[in-house]
Amino acid sequence: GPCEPLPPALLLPAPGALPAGPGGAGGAGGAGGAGGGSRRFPQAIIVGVKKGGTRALLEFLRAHPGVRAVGAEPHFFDRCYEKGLRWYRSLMPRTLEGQITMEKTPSYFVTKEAPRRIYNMSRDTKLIVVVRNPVTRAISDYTQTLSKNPSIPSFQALAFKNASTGLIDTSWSAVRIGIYAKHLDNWLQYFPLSKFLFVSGERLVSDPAGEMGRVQDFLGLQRVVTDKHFYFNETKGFPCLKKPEGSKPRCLGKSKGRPHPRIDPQVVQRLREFYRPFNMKFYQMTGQDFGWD
Ligand SMILES: Nc1ncnc2c1ncn2[C@@H]1O[C@H](COP(=O)(O)OS(=O)(=O)O)[C@@H](OP(=O)(O)O)[C@H]1O
Repeated sequence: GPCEPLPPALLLPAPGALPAGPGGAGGAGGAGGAGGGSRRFPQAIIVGVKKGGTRALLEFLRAHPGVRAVGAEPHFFDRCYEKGLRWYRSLMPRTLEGQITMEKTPSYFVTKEAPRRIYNMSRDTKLIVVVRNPVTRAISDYTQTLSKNPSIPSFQALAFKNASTGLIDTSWSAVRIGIYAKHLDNWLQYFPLSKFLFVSGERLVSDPAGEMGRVQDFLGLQRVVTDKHFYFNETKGFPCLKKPEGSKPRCLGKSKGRPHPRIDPQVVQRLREFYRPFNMKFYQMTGQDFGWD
């Protein structure tokens, strides 16, 4: 379940001072255990966005020997913050000197307290945001909800506050999450733009090696994950990782790349218009044109 208690071994007195003050790298967790290395706070976090392609990015990064990542989403900076930083660190895999610790929790991007909390852990944290056309993202988000509960209202019933005037319901999370400029504003109260990398969710599909090149550069990693690591799986309709000699290649699971229901083109058009000014603002803020309009 969420926010599991610490395993008994980690409830023993802390081995190092904790947490480090602003800017601190954080103490190395525990003496070396089996397998060596120590548990450290992540130096880089994939903070968003939900349905952007965050799982694909993390799995692609895990193909890099310089990266160790938590498999599950820790949800520390939104849901489990009361557990404390020691709990958070205990979730991290052990790393050797020079390796990067990472996690991904897409809801951080829309959590008001997350920037301050991450800043308090370390102001040097690198922040990665995978962004995707907010209209497609909203439909993807809705598709996920629908897959868990087939009796929910239609997409358009949820998207509009008033269908005849075309007034969009911005309190619906599937809509709200896509107002990237607004959420980014909140992060920029704590972190400068230089701490961010914005990954195009679209290019992560159409050119995974190219986008991974940018990500590795940002993380100060050698460009180890290249086009040789990917192949396009026609059945899946997505790029997948080739596996080392002999073992099977790895595509993401069935919950990634779900077919989307057909949405009335007029509804899609209205949503596109709704997002346009926010997208323009986001392009301006990031200095990147994601080509959604
Ligand atoms: N290589 C590869 N394989 C499969 N899927 C891929 C890949 N790259 C990006 N995507 C897109 O990732 C979308 C899911 O995004 P997330 O992993 O961020 O979703 S989640 O927020 O963690 O639930 C998922 O959205 P849907 O297509 O709507 O299911 C995919 O479009």
